[in-house]
Amino acid sequence: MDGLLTPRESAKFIAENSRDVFIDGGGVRRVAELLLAKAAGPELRVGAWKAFHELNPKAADEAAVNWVFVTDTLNFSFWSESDEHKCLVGYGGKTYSGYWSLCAAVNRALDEGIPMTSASYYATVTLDEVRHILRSDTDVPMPLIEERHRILNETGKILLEKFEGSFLNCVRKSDKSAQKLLHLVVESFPSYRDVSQFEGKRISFYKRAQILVADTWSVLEGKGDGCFKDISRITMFADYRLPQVLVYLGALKYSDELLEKLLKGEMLSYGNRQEVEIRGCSLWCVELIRDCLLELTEKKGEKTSGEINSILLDYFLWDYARDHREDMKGIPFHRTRCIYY
Ligand SMILES: Nc1nc2c(c(CN[C@H]3C=C[C@H](O)[C@@H]3O)cn2[C@@H]2O[C@H](COP(=O)(O)O)[C@@H](O)[C@H]2O)c(=O)[nH]1
Repeated sequence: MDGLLTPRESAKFIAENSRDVFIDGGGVRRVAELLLAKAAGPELRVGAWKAFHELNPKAADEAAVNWVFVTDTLNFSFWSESDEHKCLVGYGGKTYSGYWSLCAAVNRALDEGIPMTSASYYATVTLDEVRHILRSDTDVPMPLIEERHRILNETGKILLEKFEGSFLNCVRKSDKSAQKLLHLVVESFPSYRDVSQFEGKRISFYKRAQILVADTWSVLEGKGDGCFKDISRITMFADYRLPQVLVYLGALKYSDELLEKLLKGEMLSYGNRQEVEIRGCSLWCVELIRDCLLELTEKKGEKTSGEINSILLDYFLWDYARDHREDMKGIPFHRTRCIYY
């Protein structure tokens, strides 16, 4: 088997050989035009990460970086069998579901005096303590609690051994290169190694590692330790929400056979051919949307608020999916239960 392809190389190769998932050029252009209208706005800039999300840290200090690290270490698999019956966490007078239920639970723990962002705590936290910290207000617990406990112990121990217990030390070993940080993370922390194979090639998506680099860039506001010279080489994050919103917006299409399978709620296992095609084509689709958007902004001489990269497009589309949950009800997301996204 050849060497491991980067996420971008993987996505291109998958898109060129996909049988059940297709990128629609007209849809790509329509999404680029939707984003063009936002190009100079407050959403498509690094500051949106804090401005639009009350649960994200407002600070840009070491504690905030370690909040990002523990949250992104657990940032996977929030979907429930039925949307009416799911894990919910109440915090600050609001109720949160999905990814935000995790952030609410972390913040609730910190308010309760539990040092949830400290590696020396979660390296030895017990399963019962994790159940308490991530407890749901409904009778549906957060999925994969045992795996979350195992990963917290594993990751906390490594952070203590290799980086004196702080992710900021890991960031500072990456010479302000997003790519170096990405590879340092996947080399150091096993649960971040989101790799598969497709048509005889070893492919990578590195979804949680890429979003960790992106959220680190965001929490540090792109400045100081977070001023990554190559941040634009990070691609979108291949989760289960972006494919859903790209299909909804007409940029991505599924074969009848795959659509029928997803509408029935059938599970796809991690690394299954169709699961890899969904993730790879979504990633490549966002790269094409970005290329088209940059072309449009140049043509129109549109002012943008700094360089528009795939991270900002991803964040925008993910938030868009959140805000259009009702409208998207008819579009299925693919159900894969795993620790990688
Ligand atoms: N592609 C992409 N996937 C993302 C995110 C985020 C959170 N980032 C936010 C935080 C700060 C930024 O401003 C972002 O707004 C979570 N996920 C993934 O979604 C899934 C959960 O979905 P639901 O069940 O609906 O909550 C799950 O796989 C989770 O890993 C993102 O940004 N992009």
